[in-house]
Amino acid sequence: MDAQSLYKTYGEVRAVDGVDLRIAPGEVVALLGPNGAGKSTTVDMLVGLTKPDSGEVRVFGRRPYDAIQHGMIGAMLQEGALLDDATVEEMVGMVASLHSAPMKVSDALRRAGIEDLARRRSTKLSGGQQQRVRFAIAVVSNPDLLLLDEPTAGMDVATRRDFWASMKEFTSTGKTVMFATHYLEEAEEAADRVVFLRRGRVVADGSVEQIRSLAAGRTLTATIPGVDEESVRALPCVVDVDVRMAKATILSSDSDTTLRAMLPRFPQARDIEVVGVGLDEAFLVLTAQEGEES
Ligand SMILES: Nc1ncnc2c1ncn2[C@@H]1O[C@H](COP(=O)(O)OP(=O)(O)OP(=O)(O)O)[C@@H](O)[C@H]1O
Repeated sequence: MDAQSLYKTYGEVRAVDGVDLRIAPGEVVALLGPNGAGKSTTVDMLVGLTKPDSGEVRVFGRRPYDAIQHGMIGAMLQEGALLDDATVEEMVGMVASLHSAPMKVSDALRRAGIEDLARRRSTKLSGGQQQRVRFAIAVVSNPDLLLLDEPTAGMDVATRRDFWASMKEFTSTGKTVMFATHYLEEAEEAADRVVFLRRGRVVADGSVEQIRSLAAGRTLTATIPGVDEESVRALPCVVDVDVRMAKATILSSDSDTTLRAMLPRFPQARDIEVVGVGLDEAFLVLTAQEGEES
């Protein structure tokens, strides 16, 4: 899959601001980013549902619409509508009948872990069950590329685990997958490669190993009477600092090292807390690490 210079603007909002993305066959890629980063808009353009203002998408050498018609792309989009009056089996069967070499409906239901829901009408499904039906619909054409927009939204922890297990079964056959998510853990668990999107741009693109190193990133907070921002910034492994009144919030790529240096330097520090970084801070840590390496 090859996307070149994708741009999409909604009024004043640059939803996607120059995305280039090349995904090789067999790769499993997580598209990670906070709310509003442009993940859905990107996925919608990759499946041909949204027309980019400029730029081009090719999937196995074809335009997205063409690739979908040939059953090469399976997509699971946010809030994809299900037919009210149809049963799960009927809906998945209907999509299968549109394709020339689909998998058996029963196989698609098994992969999605919903064999027992085959005769259930869509209005009687929970949010997590609906997501699994969307997954069955996405895989039934037996596509080479799966594009999934926040596939585990609305699933509980156990369902999420089952979902990623069946995804592994799918990818172990050499299929290509890209999924959008808010969760670093999902990216870590299921992807070979992680593409970070922020404000419509790719700000980092790396292996899961690079992402694992992010786990070392921590936010340290402490009350330090009389402190100034510059002296905190001078501590080792500090990526970012915010000082308000006497409260310092420190983003560190190695909190143990920062803390060891902080205590002798600021013996008056109290109420010290160390927590794992959120997604936004993780971007900063990653970007800072990349800067140090180059
Ligand atoms: N149809 C639309 N009309 C107007 N603005 C839109 C539309 N679709 C998306 N946007 C805006 O474009 C930006 C990117 O949105 P997008 O849904 O692609 O982000 P996202 O990363 O998928 O976010 P989320 O994780 O919340 O789903 C946001 O600021 C959003 O408000």
